[in-house]
Amino acid sequence: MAGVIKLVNVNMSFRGRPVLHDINLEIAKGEIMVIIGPSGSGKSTLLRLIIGLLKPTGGEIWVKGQEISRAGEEEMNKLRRHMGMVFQYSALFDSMTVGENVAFGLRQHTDLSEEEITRVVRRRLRMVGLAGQENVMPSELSGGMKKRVSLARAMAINPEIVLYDEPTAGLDPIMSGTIDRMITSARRLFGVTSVVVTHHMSSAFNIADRIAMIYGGRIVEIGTVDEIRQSENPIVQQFIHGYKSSALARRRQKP
Ligand SMILES: Nc1ncnc2c1ncn2[C@@H]1O[C@H](COP(=O)(O)OP(=O)(O)OP(=O)(O)O)[C@@H](O)[C@H]1O
Repeated sequence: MAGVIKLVNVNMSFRGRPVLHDINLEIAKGEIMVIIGPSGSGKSTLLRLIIGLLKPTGGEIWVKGQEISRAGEEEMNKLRRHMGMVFQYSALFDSMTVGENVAFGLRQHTDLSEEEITRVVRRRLRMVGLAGQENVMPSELSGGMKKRVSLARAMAINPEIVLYDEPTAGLDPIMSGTIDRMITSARRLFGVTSVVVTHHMSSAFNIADRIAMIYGGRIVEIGTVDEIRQSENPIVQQFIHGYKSSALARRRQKP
């Protein structure tokens, strides 16, 4: 089956400064695609392009069979009914309670009754370990708790596609494990397609079907967990181990 998300020769520049170059990427329905790469390599930009918050300077972006790089707001809003995004810095509405934040997409995109909304919100908050926190304001929460509210909000509309920008950053290992399991169970139970940007290699290896590494705005490697682990690309090895292994250094010294 054709990919539910497909990027064809995508380029992105900000004020003439190129950030992404010739990105070609196809993500199948139900796939968990993890994006890794150093800070500033263009990972968040890629997610923002897929959800249509940014328009590419070149190329095509297909989501659920629709080319979105030239789509209008109305078409994008229809598509976003099927997409959730967990932003890097949570991006909660500070003037709304936790419950109102989680209910936001349901009020915008569905005609559920208030009673049903209350039920979904309660269930989603329980899922992220924040049962009963409906009436708390975001300013009263820690960074990790805000992240979990953001996750509950993204999941509330039962999206077909969820984009996660560093969902486990700032969380303790137990909560990180919970989030990882939520991502995999959303796929197992509902066939959700996920694109996950992460700096946590253990999390990437746990959840990914495939991993794409972005470096300097290009995809320098893409493959299954095993393929990435065994990649001979020194940039990949250096990144996943966090240091230049002496073996690679020796190999490079050979004539
Ligand atoms: N709206 C914008 N306007 C101008 N430059 C931007 C904008 N958004 C991102 N950039 C630049 O694009 C580059 C890539 O940024 P991006 O946030 O995509 O990287 P990243 O890989 O997600 O980094 P990190 O891991 O630190 O979150 C950076 O140099 C950044 O300064």
